[in-house]
Amino acid sequence: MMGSQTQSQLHVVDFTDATMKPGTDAWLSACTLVRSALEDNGCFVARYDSIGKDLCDSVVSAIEQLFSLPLETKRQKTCDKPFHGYLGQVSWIPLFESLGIDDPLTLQGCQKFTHIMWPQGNHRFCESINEYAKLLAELDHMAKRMVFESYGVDIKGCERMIKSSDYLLRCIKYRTPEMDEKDTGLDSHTDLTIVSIVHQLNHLNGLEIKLKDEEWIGVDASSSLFVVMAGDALNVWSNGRIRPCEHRVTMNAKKTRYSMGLFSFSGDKNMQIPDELVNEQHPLLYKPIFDHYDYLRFYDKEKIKEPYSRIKAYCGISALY
Ligand SMILES: O=C(O)CCC(=O)C(=O)O
Ligand SMILES: [Fe+2]
Repeated sequence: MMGSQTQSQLHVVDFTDATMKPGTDAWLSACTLVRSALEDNGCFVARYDSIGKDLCDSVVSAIEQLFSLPLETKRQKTCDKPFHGYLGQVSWIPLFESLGIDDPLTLQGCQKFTHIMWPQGNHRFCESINEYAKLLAELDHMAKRMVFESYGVDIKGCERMIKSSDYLLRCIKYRTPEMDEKDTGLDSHTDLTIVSIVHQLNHLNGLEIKLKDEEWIGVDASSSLFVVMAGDALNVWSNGRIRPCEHRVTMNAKKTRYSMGLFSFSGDKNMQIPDELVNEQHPLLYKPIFDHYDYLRFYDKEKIKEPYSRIKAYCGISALY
């Protein structure tokens, strides 16, 4: 639970407080907390109860149904973007399997994916996934507003970032390891996203975060706890101030584990580092214009694992001053 050993070192931001609206003291102190959490560890835990248990339960059954489809069905191409499709049957992470739903915030996006998986239709899948993704996106938007506000960056830039973002809902399954298998669900990595929100959907722990002091800690699973993580693109946007969150999954559960990730990418080819984030103490670290899909293709080609080396190799500049 909340105060347990494992999680106590992560910052927890409470979004269940209905009085926490922009401009209030509660909002301002949450902004400060979000900024230090992202600068320290690249993530925070959001307590957020808008999704509710019933919707969670419907999403769990929707996802079980999805993964029980034949492999040839799951492997179909659903989208042209890099890293948006089926991932699984990978020799070094044999427990992991995942499907991405592109544009899940619109009903059309969900319908398109549903139709490819179930040509005969699956209304319940489509509706519950769309509902779930939209609620997750509200958390994504609030978190981004808090980031902009905490740095004093013009909030119009945040509206632009949100409007021009592409969203991907990743549905993830981990089977239990067999006797001779390791418990690695997913190796240590940072996401290539702007922000990723991870939900341990069927209440099974496994997600671990690397803190700034290099210590790994587990995050407790609950229907109302979400991990908001900075991806590589937010590190670039923040001119290096926000750490991209290093995380991994250890499959310690005795049952199949399902998790969901709402990933955001900049659909605008020209994501810019705000002027407010560049000054004498923080000289420009990266080329100021970032093309997110080009970065994904770069990663696909170069496969550089270490996040800072990867970001620097893609868009780093040597000190200008
Ligand atoms: O399953 C999880 O808890 C995390 C998944 C993850 O890190 C990813 O898909 O990038
Ligand atoms: Fe990840």
